Amino acid sequence: MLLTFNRKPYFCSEIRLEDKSAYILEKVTLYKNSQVFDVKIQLASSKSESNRALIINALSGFKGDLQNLSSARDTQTMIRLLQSNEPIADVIDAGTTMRFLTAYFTATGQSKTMTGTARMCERPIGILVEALKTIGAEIDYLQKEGYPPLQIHGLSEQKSNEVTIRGDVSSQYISALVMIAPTLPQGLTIHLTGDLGSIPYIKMTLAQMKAFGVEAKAEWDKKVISVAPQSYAPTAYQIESDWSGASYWYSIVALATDEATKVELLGLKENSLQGDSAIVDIMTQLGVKSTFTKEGVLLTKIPAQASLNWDFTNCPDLAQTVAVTCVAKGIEATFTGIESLKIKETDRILALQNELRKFGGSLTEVVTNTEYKVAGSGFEFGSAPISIATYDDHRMAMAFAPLAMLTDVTIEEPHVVVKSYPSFWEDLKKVVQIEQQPK
Ligand SMILES: O=C(O)C1=C[C@@H](OP(=O)(O)O)[C@@H](O)[C@H](O)C1
Ligand SMILES: C=C(OP(=O)(O)O)C(=O)O
Repeated sequence: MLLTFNRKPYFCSEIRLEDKSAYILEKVTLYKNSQVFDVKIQLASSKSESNRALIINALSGFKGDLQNLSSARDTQTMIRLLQSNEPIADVIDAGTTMRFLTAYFTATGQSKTMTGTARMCERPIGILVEALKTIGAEIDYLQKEGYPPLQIHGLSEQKSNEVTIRGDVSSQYISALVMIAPTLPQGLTIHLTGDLGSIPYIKMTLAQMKAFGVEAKAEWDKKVISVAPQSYAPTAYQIESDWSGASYWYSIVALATDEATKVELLGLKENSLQGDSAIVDIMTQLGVKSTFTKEGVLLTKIPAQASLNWDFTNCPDLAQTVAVTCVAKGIEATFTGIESLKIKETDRILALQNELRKFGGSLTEVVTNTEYKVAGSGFEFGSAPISIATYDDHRMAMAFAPLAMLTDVTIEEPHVVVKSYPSFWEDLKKVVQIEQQPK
């Protein structure tokens, strides 16, 4: 079977350009596989590492050599917009692309209109914009205060070398600022306030800056990051495979019914810059053993624990995978640190609540904005395929696909995976029979 894609125009804010890279694939049905399998998957490359490497390389004069860049739409959009002389930069639905480019265009003195999908225009950016204005940027909100679309007029003169910024909404604002910091005439000291979320993503940014010859001083106890004026040195940089994408394969192994199931994920490292490598520890509790090999990591089955307690503050993108795995295995779980899920590609908490319910699961807020209980009976999967809605969110599609280890499952709007893992369905065909259907 060949999966084919048709072009789909997006309809969003008036100043969006037509999206030429989005496609329709109405729905796919995945047929239950309870057979044993032993496969190797060449995992997609990390869009987070790719998007940082692209910004840093641009700030070093586009002279580095970036290897294994992601084919994710978020990264392809970053490449397109860094090369474009057009006055409108349409990021589609890519959060890092929106936040990193807002800082980059400001620091490099470019006049740009920043826009994206209707959902992107609901994702807050005011915290970053206000910090950039403190430094001396001129940026206007074109529709709603604090949200895209934005008009960037650039930075004529640096007015301050210190900013204070909240660390509890999105780490992407901090990564965006810290990457432009060495290029500012006076450098920059960033004071972080509130609880800090997604810290591994900031550490990833600092590590990639270091690879391009820039030193930043991070004092985590004082919540201060300082960067002196410095030049990025062009370098050869190899991007690792994507640990967030790996999580779906961990879930597949956790849910596989044959104990001899094996999956080797190629291109992953034990000492990763990616915080989502926490999936190794989480899945040890949910029934998957990780053995690092020369080429990546080998996943095999082990007994699972009866319950799980996990704080997702540092790895929010894993929450959907883990919720589905727990419900399908009948493992009771307590989740904390998932508040930021409400402002991602969709309100992921609401989306999870709606879709988990379809197979007897629940995600219940037990302490307001703090603690959630995940429960499910392990589900007696019936004969009719369950149909999962995906809410324009790649992670909804990929997190529910592993249910095919237990039942037939239909995933609606499966093209959403192009955001981070375009070859997901092709890769999945190695372990599951997939049928493409019109709506
Ligand atoms: O910097 C990055 O590459 C990312 C940071 C995280 O966002 P938040 O910092 O908003 O949690 C994560 O959810 C996103 O997928 C990628
Ligand atoms: C939240 C995500 O991405 P972004 O914020 O970059 O759109 C994601 O990939 O899960």
